[in-house]
Amino acid sequence: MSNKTIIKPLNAISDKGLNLFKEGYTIDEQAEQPDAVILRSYNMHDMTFPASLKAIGRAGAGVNNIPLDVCTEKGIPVFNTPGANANAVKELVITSLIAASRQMFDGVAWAKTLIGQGDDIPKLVETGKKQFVGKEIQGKTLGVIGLGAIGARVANDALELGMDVIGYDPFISVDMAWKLSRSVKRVHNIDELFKEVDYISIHVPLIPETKGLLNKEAFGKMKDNVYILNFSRGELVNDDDIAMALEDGTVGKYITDFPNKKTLEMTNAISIPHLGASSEESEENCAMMAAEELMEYLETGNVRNSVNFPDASLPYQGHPRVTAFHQNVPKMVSKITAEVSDANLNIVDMTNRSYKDHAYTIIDLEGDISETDFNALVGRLDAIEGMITTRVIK
Ligand SMILES: NC(=O)c1ccc[n+]([C@@H]2O[C@H](COP(=O)([O-])OP(=O)(O)OC[C@H]3O[C@@H](n4cnc5c(N)ncnc54)[C@H](O)[C@@H]3O)[C@@H](O)[C@H]2O)c1
Ligand SMILES: O=C(O)[C@H](O)COP(=O)(O)O
Repeated sequence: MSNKTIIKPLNAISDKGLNLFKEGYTIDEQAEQPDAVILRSYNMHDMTFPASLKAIGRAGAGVNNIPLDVCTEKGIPVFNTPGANANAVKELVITSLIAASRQMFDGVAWAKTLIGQGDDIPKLVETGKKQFVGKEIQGKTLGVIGLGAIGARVANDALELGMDVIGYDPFISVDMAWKLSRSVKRVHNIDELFKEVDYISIHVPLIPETKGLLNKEAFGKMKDNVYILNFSRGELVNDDDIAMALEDGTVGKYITDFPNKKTLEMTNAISIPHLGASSEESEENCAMMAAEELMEYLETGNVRNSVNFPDASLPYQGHPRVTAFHQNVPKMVSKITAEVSDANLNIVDMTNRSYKDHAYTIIDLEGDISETDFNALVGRLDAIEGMITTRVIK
């Protein structure tokens, strides 16, 4: 039996990423016991997790398709690829903002209806085009909700196009705050954004706190005929409420990257088939970053860009290594180090990082350690109350 590390893609993943898995790895779409999976929007909520699964790589940003609680309970880190598809999404948001404002989507669809009108088409175009008079975005105000990798780029570029921009993000990272143009007016109350803007673009993750953020109450605070762009997740917008707001003109247009049976039937909704991250460059960037994160974790135990584990790394210098994912409770580190010393092993280096209720410890050990001694150590560590998973890397 081969002892290669098995990577199972759950979606079509760019070869640029898959080709990074070289010696020691097998890519197998049919694998029943993979060591790791790599995916895009595949829904893992209904999936039974194989006992072999050690890590999950999301080649993209949103992780609402992955049951994070289950992964954390099982000690499986979920990696995503922050910023790797942000430019692709930003370009489509800006394109859609202008195209919707200039009534391009409706105009192009109407032009298709002229098929069969032969030589009359040019004349019909000239008489019919008055239905599609749009508005320029220059001088208008855009509200950006969520100033992360995508939102900050949208905000900065909209300024360059001559818009005024109002941004709202109570949890903005220091990194993004540096990247955001100082000309973006930041508000601390979302209602201030609602009442001022002509266009809204939402760029927040779908989590319980943001589900239905744009609803009847929010639409009631906005200017009439506001245009709403949703390239984040369908459930951020209440479908029934926006259908009504589109009917009564509170919302002028709803541009969504997440069509469903309701949005497809809404008047003045423009449904894009989830193309935000679908550029060659973005697919390659995401696949390569996810592959690198997975390989680093599988080969060294180091954690980079996980959404449920703390970032933690020790330079890997070939020492026998043991990693432990455990509850973030007092005395855990002392219990772990006590077990190591009781096993007569010497620590060369170690790190311990925490994230919310959990923590991750990496310990490098001195010398050649026999299989038996390692098994004994792992047995001791697994027996500590609050320990979730341990791994040996050598
Ligand atoms: N359409 C697509 O193909 C596509 C592609 C990439 C990402 N996305 C979606 O876009 C989302 C954002 O992606 P990103 O790369 O910018 O992520 P990000 O993590 O860089 O940014 C998200 C931002 O939202 C902010 N935020 C969180 N809760 C908030 C709240 N209640 N109010 C205001 N701001 C809040 C965070 O502080 C953060 O700055 C993803 O979670 C994903 O769902 C869609
Ligand atoms: O969250 C994301 O990164 C996007 O929604 C992209 O999803 P996709 O990889 O399925 O295109």
